[in-house]
Amino acid sequence: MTGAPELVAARDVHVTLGGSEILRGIDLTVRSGEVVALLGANGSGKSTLVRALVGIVPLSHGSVDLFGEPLGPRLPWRRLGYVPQRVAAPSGMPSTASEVVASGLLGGGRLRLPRGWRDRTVEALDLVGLADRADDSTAELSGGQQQRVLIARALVRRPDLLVLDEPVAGVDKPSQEAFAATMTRLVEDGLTVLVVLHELGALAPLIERAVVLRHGRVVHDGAPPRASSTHAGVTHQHLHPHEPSDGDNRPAGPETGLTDALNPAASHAPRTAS
Ligand SMILES: Nc1ncnc2c1ncn2[C@@H]1O[C@H](COP(=O)(O)OP(=O)(O)OP(=O)(O)O)[C@@H](O)[C@H]1O
Repeated sequence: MTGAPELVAARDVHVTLGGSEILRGIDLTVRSGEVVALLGANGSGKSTLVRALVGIVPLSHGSVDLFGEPLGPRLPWRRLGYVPQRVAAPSGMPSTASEVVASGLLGGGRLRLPRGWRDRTVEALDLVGLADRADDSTAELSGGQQQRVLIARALVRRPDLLVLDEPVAGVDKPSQEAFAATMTRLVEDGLTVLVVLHELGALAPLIERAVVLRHGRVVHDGAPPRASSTHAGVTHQHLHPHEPSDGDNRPAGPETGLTDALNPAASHAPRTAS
C-alpha cells in the first residue's frame, strides 16, 4: 500500500467540544486500497475523529486533506461516502428507503437527482439486501435495516472512500456476515474503508490495520489486535471480575499495551477482589 495515494491525511488534529479537548493531536493517513479499523473504548474520540475527517466538526488545530485536497469546497465530495452512527429514525417524517438512499446523490451543489437515480438506488439497496423494501417507510424497518439503508445511501454515490461509524452496532450476526461479504466485494473492486468498530467481528478478515484511540490520542497504529478466545470483542471495557491478581503472569510485549489501550480499566482501575 506504500506509495498508493493518500485518501485521508490528518495532521496534528485537535478538536475541542463543549470546552473540552476531545482530540489531542491525531495523525492519521489512509491510503487508497486500505481497510482501516478505528478502535478504542467508549468516549475515546472515534466518532469525533471521523466527524472531523468528513468536515462535520471543526478542527481547533491541525489539518485534514481528503483525496489530496484540504477540507473545503474544492474537495471532490462525491468520492466520499459517510455512514454516521445510527440514531433512531424520526417518526413523523416518513420517507421511504429509496428516498433516503436517493438523498445520497444530492449535495455538492446538486439540487436535482441525476439521470438513472432509480436504478442506482435499487442497486445500492440490493448491495445491502434491501431491494425488496425500497418503497417501505423507514419507520417500518428494524434498527438494523435502517442502518443498512444509511449504508446504501453512502454506497449509492459509488464512493472511492467509505467512512463508517459503527455500521454493525446492534445488527444481528447473519446481517453482520452479509455486510462483511458486501464489503469484501467492494474492497476487491478498489474501495478504501475507514470504519469505527467496537469489535472486529465479522469484518476481521478484511481489516489489515487498526488505529486505536485513547483519550483523544492514537496509541496504536498497526496490525489489528487478535480477538482473544475468552472475549467476543477486543474493545470490551468493563472491569473483569476475573482479572489477574498482581501476582499473575500477564503476557509482556505490545499485545499487553494494546489490550490496556483498549481497556483502560485493565491498566488503571483498582483491581476488585473476586
Ligand atoms: N458535541 C459535543 N459536546 C461536548 N462533548 C462532546 C460532544 N460530542 C462528543 N463529546 C464528548 O467527546 C468524547 C468523545 O466522544 P466520541 O463520541 O467521539 O467517542 P467514541 O470513541 O466515538 O465513543 P463511543 O464508542 O461511545 O461511540 C466523549 O467524552 C463525549 O462526551
